[in-house]
Amino acid sequence: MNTNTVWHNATITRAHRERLNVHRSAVLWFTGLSGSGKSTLAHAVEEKLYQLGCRTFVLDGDNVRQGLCSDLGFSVEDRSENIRRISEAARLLVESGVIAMTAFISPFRADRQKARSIFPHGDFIEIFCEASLAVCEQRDVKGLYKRARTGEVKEFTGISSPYEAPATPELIVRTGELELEDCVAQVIEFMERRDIFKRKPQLRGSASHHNAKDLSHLSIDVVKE
Ligand SMILES: Nc1ncnc2c1ncn2[C@@H]1O[C@H](COP(=O)(O)OS(=O)(=O)O)[C@@H](OP(=O)(O)O)[C@H]1O
Ligand SMILES: Nc1ncnc2c1ncn2[C@@H]1O[C@H](COP(=O)(O)OP(=O)(O)O)[C@@H](O)[C@H]1O
Repeated sequence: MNTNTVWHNATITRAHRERLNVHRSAVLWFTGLSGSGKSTLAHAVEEKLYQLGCRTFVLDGDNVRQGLCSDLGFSVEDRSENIRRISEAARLLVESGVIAMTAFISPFRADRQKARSIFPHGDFIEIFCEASLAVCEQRDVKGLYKRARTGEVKEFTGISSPYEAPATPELIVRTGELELEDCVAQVIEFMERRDIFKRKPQLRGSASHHNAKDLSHLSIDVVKE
């Protein structure tokens, strides 16, 4: 731990950046088993938020483990450190005025609680992607469950390493049963209720016919105060 440092207070703060944006910043912390739909949902929510004129960034498990956390494995200690680093990265994003989304299994309650504790009250929104082990294993998006069952992949969440479901998350999304678009709507609705959007941005053009993969035609009128 470095004790010979002094915190520098910036003149431009999160509040300034939030005023410039049309929304508050916060972190949407998606948690759930491998294959439960964290990445799919986070990116789909991001597309929707982009259409609404929000500034966003998704920190995704596999990507972060190829860079920031490439030295970490899947022991209890390494997962803990993984979540600590990600929560710090998300904190910087939130400070920058962005709506941050994290898509990590984050299997341990204590680690998620620690992550929550570094954010101001109300800014950490824990979203449980609820899908049963049977559904996730049936999906087996990356073929890892099969390899975990044979013992080739060790300490695999849900098979040979525990997943502690959140007791009181801000939101439970039944990603194992519902259609993706219904899950996205649930998250967006929750954010609106939490006043993360202070007003509805006005969209020019035919947003209702918007193709989620081609965002180039969207023109956004942002009404600033
Ligand atoms: N042993 C073991 N257990 C769980 N997951 C494993 C393991 N080995 C590799 N993978 C792949 O790594 C992804 C999970 O990484 P995370 O950083 O989200 O895990 S954790 O939060 O630190 O527990 C996870 O991605 P997702 O399927 O997107 O969750 C897997 O693809
Ligand atoms: N409601 C839903 N929400 C998210 N993903 C879903 C949903 N319904 C089906 N899926 C599918 O489940 C899989 C989830 O994979 P992924 O997003 O990689 O999960 P995770 O990031 O939790 O490992 C994808 O193939 C996705 O298309």
